[in-house]
Amino acid sequence: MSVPPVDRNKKELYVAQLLGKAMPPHSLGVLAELAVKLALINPKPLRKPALILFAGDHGIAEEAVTHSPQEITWQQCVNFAHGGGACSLFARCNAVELTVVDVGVDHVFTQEDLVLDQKVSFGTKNFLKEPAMTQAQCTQAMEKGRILVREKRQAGFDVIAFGEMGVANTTSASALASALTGYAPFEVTGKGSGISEAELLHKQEVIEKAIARYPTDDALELLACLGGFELAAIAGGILEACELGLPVLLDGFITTAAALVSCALEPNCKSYLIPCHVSGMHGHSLLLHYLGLDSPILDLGMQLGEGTGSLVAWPIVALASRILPEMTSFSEGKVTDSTEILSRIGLV
Ligand SMILES: O=C(O)c1ccc[n+]([C@@H]2O[C@H](COP(=O)([O-])O)[C@@H](O)[C@H]2O)c1
Ligand SMILES: Cc1cc2nc[nH]c2cc1C
Repeated sequence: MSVPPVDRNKKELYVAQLLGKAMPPHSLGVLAELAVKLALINPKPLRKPALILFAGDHGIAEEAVTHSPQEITWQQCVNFAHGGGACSLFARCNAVELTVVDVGVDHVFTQEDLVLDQKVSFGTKNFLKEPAMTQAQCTQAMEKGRILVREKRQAGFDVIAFGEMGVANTTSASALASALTGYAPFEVTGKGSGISEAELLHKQEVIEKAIARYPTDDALELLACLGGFELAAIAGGILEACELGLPVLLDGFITTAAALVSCALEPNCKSYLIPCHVSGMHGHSLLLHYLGLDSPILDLGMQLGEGTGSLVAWPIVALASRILPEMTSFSEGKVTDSTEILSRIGLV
């Protein structure tokens, strides 16, 4: 299957419908753009969001690119699944279903941990020395993402958000993003969960050296060589969601790096991606721009990942999806159509 293009011919119709609503023209700003984008994907109001949070560990952590001890990955998975994380709180507050999924964590979870077992391996290899995953493992992780999205769709979810948890995954995401886009490592590498300026230079050097090991522009190869299991699962999940015609709530830096892979394979994915926020992580706005997603909904300086940017933006997305189907027009509301007056004086 491939990702169907949205029907661009309908755009004019939706813009006209918006102008006909009982309000001054262009008075909803980015919300109006969002309403039209969502209607092109699905003209019905969005009602049932699912957040799938994929977790994995990263061999590149041994190159001193992060201060976070690796065990935080599994510990946070358990915390999230038990309702204790920012993602858990925001999901609960905004009535979003949260599923925490192990695709590549270096830990054996128990049933009581409430983490869904979709493990492909116990973490990636150090990609400075060897490819992070085999191509077969990468395909398997992508398939795990696809299957979960299919299940959510069958359960009636009509919008999908992806979250991630993985110590050192900002190094993988930056390496992947740099290799896929051609942006230099320093342009798309930030401090992640916290390192000094000197350590950032070291992180950028590690990424530069690693990228040079894998001279290919094949997106799947780059994902296997530089990515992570959670990145691969998200890339696969995005492809599946778009193939099924579901809008995707795009979160921060790491999920956007995964989306670069999906969009390289299927450029039509871009029409289904809703850029929920611009992360405080250096380089995120550049990646959004590369994908043509220049109007992220929120800019709150958040850089947590976990899908938290999507969770905060969801109520706004839900609202936007209801404007076209539910607001009355001037005539339905028996309100004098001011656009006619404004168009006479050339203001519309
Ligand atoms: O999504 C983002 O924009 C984002 C930016 C910086 C850090 N993170 C989170 O930080 C973790 C990785 O940080 P690090 O420094 O260990 O690479 C990982 O679990 C991500 O969810 C996420
Ligand atoms: C504590 C902690 C929480 C996180 N949530 C997402 N990434 C994270 C990284 C760390 C280190």
